[in-house]
Amino acid sequence: MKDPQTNPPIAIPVFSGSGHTTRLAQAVAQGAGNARVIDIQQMTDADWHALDAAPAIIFGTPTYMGSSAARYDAFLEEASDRWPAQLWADKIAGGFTVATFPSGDKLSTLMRLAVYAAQMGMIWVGQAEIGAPVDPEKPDINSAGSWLGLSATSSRDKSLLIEAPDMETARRFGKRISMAASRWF
Ligand SMILES: Cc1cc2nc3c(=O)[nH]c(=O)nc-3n(C[C@H](O)[C@H](O)[C@H](O)COP(=O)(O)O)c2cc1C
Repeated sequence: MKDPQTNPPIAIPVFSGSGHTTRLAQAVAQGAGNARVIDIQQMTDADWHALDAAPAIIFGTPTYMGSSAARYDAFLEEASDRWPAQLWADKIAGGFTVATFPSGDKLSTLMRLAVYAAQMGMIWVGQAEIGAPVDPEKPDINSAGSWLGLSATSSRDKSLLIEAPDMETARRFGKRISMAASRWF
């Protein structure tokens, strides 16, 4: 992993009802190396500034009833005041979600985030990990086979919230977004 000082600053706005999405965001941030995890329920001026200044934004929401959480949608709508002047245009964007079920209709959430990023003029970057069963050297990495973005399944072990393979997949995803931002800017 590159020196955190040379990694581009990345903003990760997150909503999490019971901690799973925040836990996953921490792993994404770890992989990105120079990231600010932002709780969208407690937005400060500094958070908005970080979002506006970051060359890359990684959106994170749990999947609730087959799409992004309503409170996350409220945040996205609030941030859409950047749309008329295209203030977020050409930023790198990525997204991740967590749900109880292996499918859980998480793809719908990632599609919602990707469409939002497209409307904002952002450059969407998906997942690139090919794990098992195709690559036996990467057991359990991207086990969901999710390439539009990062998908995790919440652990039944509530001391963990997210199982180790999904945490490692998240670190790799964060690193990928950081590298994409480095190449783009
Ligand atoms: C209102 C609500 C709707 C949910 N809908 C789904 C769903 O559509 N699919 C699914 O697999 N899990 C669903 N879940 C479970 C959550 O996705 C799961 O508990 C997730 O880990 C929550 O993440 P969080 O702790 O960051 O809020 C739902 C949970 C809630 C509270």
